[in-house]
Amino acid sequence: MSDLWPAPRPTDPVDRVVSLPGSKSLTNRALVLAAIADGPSVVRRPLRSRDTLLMAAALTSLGTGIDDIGSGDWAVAPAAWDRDADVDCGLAGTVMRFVPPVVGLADATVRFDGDPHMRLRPVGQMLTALGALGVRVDDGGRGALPFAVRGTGSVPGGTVTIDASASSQFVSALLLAGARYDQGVDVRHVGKPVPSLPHIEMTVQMLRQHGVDVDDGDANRWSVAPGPVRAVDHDIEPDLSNAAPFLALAAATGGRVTVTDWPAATTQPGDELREILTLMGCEVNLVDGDLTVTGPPRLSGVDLDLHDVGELTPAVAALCALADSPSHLRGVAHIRGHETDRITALAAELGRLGADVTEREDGLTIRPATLHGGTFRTYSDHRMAHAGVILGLAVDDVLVEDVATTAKTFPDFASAWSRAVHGPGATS
Ligand SMILES: O=C(O)C1=C[C@@H](OP(=O)(O)O)[C@@H](O)[C@H](O)C1
Ligand SMILES: C=C(OP(=O)(O)O)C(=O)O
Repeated sequence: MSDLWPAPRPTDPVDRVVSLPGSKSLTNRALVLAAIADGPSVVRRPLRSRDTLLMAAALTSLGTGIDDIGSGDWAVAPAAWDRDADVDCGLAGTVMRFVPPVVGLADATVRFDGDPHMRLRPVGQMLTALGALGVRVDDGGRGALPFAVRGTGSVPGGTVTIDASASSQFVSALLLAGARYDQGVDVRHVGKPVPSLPHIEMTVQMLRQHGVDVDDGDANRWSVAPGPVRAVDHDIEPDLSNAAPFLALAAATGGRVTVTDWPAATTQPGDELREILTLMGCEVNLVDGDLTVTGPPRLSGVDLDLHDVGELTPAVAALCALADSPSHLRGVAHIRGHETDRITALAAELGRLGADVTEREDGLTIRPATLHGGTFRTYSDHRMAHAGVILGLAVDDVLVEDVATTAKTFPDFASAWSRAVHGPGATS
């Protein structure tokens, strides 16, 4: 496949049913919790993509057993962690942030590094907090990759204050490991508001499923009592953030797309797509686990604070560029620290195809304009690729750079996308 992928453009409004791979966020939490649990367990229908395979590799390099048991499920067997290891974080925030706190429980030195851009993604505040909880971290004073965690087999834990305004994953990471620390953890956030709060709720909910006592009754404070993490099997929901381009296919073409197995209740931020697409003029119906979106003749622009659901910004911004009234996307300064600086990247790439975009510190203003074909750069960011293919639905000759970068959270996305756009017989 060429590095520049011609984005498929439908000739007629589509009518499709799509089944999506599992959630990255749920899979990587399930793996970490299974690895520190008090017995073996099964992760059913896990996502198998770059981010989750990196997580599985990190945990197995420590000594955890993770085995295929047919139908794509993983059996996870916790084991004593007593060997030194090297962990490749790739570009996975969940690996760089969730693994160091559990390595404090290992009797081993574990070195972490990742893709070149990963060295620029924020982690320093979390490493400092880990140090305050009694975990030795050597980062050469950089507050970034590469760093080493020197585990001693146990962690004192206790109360810690952290500025988690750069990433909710700092809090999730400390909570996931916290029950296994001698005093548990009491995490207090100070600073600008923590983004992506649904992802912290996801962490708290999963900890409770594992029998862990979590107090999240006060704003900006999460307290995890010390105790065992019970072994629990997990059924992984489909990745609702990765539903964004497929639902956008209906929205942008005036067609209809049904995503199967949509959970009735979920902590995944992608569930917010139902509200966002309704505001843009789509008809949205959730019936018996099937979410059906029907696109309008013309999309409306939206004024949205995406602070809680920042990972949806690239797909939403692409749809806004196809709308016939202005949009304001706000509250997402933190996505400058994602796989790329997504605000600058979206302004540059939507603009390159003719969109009228103003970049602001915490978001984008997008006004109606006539778009044209060209190269859409993706900066190794799976969700930038999603934005590119969405534009390609409505604009001739859009070439998406490195569509394979979608493998971070979606195996073989290009094939799935071609089938969704052109029908089951299509090839990428
Ligand atoms: O905990 C998680 O699984 C995630 C939390 C969010 O991170 P930020 O809080 O850094 O935005 C989200 O954007 C990311 O895709 C996944
Ligand atoms: C921000 C994201 O990923 P990560 O888990 O690497 O932070 C994302 O998937 O949009």
